[in-house]
Amino acid sequence: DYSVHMKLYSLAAALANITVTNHEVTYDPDTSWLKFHLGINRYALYSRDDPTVLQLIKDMQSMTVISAVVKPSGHHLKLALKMRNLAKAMFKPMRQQRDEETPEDVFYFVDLQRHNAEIAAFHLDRILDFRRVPPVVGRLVNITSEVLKVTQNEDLRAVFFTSPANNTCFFAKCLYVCKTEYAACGSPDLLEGSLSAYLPGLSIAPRISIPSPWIRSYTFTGREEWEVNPFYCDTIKQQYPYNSGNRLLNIIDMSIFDFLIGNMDRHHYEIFTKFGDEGFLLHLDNARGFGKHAKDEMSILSPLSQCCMIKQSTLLRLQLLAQSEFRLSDVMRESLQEDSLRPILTEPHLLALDRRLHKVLRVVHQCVRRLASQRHRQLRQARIQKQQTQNN
Ligand SMILES: Nc1ncnc2c1ncn2[C@@H]1O[C@H](COP(=O)(O)OP(=O)(O)OP(=O)(O)O)[C@@H](O)[C@H]1O
Ligand SMILES: [Mn+2]
Repeated sequence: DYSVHMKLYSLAAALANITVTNHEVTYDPDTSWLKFHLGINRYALYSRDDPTVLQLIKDMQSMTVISAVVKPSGHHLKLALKMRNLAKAMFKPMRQQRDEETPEDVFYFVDLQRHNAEIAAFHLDRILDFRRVPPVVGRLVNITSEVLKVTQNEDLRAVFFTSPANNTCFFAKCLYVCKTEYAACGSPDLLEGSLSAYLPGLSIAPRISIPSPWIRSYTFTGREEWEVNPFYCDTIKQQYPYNSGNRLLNIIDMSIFDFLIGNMDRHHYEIFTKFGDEGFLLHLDNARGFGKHAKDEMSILSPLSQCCMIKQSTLLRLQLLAQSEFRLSDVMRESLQEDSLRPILTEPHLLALDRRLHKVLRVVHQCVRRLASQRHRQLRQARIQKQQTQNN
């Protein structure tokens, strides 16, 4: 069982006689991560041409890792890596090749987490001018020298082992037992992964997690009300906090983002409490995007198609990215080229973005037609009524 496995692996780690490397810490009040934290405002995580983000990306990409800690949440092993300048980043290891697709029969909630989806989602979010995803970079991490040797954490050391092919591996998921199919292995020590810049801690910048009104059922057979009631949005529109301000429009932005990346797993969203109800929605955890390039999951767009509303700024941006000079796939390809783990997305996934963008614009167009004909009917009825009162 699990505990026996853990004991064996701890023993193996102890026998390997690992000595912890102690790196020197340099403190600098001018670091990129601190500037990133200070720049967060009620509209976005960073501003449009913020040089801080470029520096932060560089630092996450290359800076010495001084410690590694396992994040306890979820079923997947995620590591919090600390850099020499005390910046922290969440590391998600590579679990899938770029050209591997999610099999047809796999449910969205058991799908693998893709490090390249995290990277691509950050770039897409920036291109859409949302700036609601914390900066993410790809990095080849030496899991022996940069993780195993710098961790003081026994739980983390305990999941490391050497594979029959002599590669260094660790279990990325131990549900009940640590199964080798859930291991992530270096080659022999180098492993690709995504690094997402940490947000300020919850004690300085508290966040709350709110279930999405368009949450899916996390069972094999369940159906949620939004899936069966075409007037679901009318109910949501009456309810706090969706009955005023921008919140519903923000949800619709998020659904467009998720439709473009093909993410069906957005069960919750987070907001900073300091900015109140008008604050932006954080788009955290995009690792289940980009699973199937040939599938456009229209149900993800339900908030848009059922509510028939969109921010003007979002629509203008989407229309711009549908033009041939600024084609979304071209802008994305160019942007992703900057990441050291390039290519991040295969061509079919890039081209799917253009196809999906057109589908979003088509839904908007259908809404305009629907609302116009409704308005037409209302005006005609008003005219008839007026005529009748005159005749009487
Ligand atoms: N860049 C970040 N900075 C700080 N906290 C983060 C960051 N990214 C994610 N988190 C927090 O960590 C939690 C788990 O991360 P994430 O959802 O990406 O991983 P997961 O494997 O899907 O875990 P879970 O099953 O808990 O959702 C998130 O809900 C969020 O609160
Ligand atoms: Mn998650």
